[in-house]
Amino acid sequence: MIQVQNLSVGYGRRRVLSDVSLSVKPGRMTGLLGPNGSGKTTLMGAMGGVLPVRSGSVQLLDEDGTTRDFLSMDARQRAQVLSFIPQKVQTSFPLRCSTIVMMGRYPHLSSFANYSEDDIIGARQAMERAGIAHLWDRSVDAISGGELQRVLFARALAQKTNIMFLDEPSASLDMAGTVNMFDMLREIADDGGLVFVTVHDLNLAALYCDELIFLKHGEIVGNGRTEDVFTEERLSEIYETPIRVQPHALGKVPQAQAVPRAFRNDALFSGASKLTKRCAG
Ligand SMILES: Nc1ncnc2c1ncn2[C@@H]1O[C@H](COP(=O)(O)OP(=O)(O)OP(=O)(O)O)[C@@H](O)[C@H]1O
Repeated sequence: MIQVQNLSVGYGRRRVLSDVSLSVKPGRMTGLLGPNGSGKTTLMGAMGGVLPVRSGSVQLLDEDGTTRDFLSMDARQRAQVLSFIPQKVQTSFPLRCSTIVMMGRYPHLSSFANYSEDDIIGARQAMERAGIAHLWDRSVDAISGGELQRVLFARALAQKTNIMFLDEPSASLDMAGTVNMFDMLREIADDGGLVFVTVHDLNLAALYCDELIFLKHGEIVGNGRTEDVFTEERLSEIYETPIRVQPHALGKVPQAQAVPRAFRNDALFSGASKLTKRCAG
């Protein structure tokens, strides 16, 4: 389990997160949601050790009861337990896609060792699982945005860690690509892995995530099991727009629907709670 306590993070003089505390558990898929600029990328980056924190702690509680300070681990140690798919990547060299995926094996190599046959096989399998085996020799600066997201996902799969952080991993994926990726993430969580993912698509989050954490203005405004926190009232308040919630056609999973202005009845609607009553009625 990862436990975050009183985390404060900012950029320059600007504080973005103040005293944020939360825990993310193994065997679960946890979604991090919230409006644009609410601090999701900042929180995930700070928890993943790629952004400096001002105060607070991020601890890794192992099953055997040992506690490790996540933030004081060096990058290599951290990469042995955590794979991180960032929202943005900068590639200054035209590396081959397979080279990027092989980087996932790097934290597991002993000093001065080269990649083994098993590492190469692992990278090939990861690219196959991510549906990009055909990109093995392609240069990373000559692929599409969605293909790049799959390459980064394959790198995370090749890394074979029990913890995965993903920041908007499906932003450039088509529907089939999104479902494939989230099905795989679900399997990883069902096998005991810890999956922590930021996502703007509320319905995707509700379909796949066991737990949801909502951020707004750098504070947690919702945290709990999906069925408990994914309500019309809460979503409408967080996003400051009326949102209806109904079960998915395939089952009981809640799904959100935006309400365009043309469909709002001003006489009846003047806030989230009235919308909720009207929807219920
Ligand atoms: N490098 C930076 N320097 C200064 N301010 C930043 C920087 N990166 C982000 N911010 C600010 O920090 C706040 C939180 O940004 P963050 O990217 O964490 O939000 P987010 O919830 O991930 O947003 P989005 O949903 O739009 O991706 C925003 O107000 C943003 O403008």
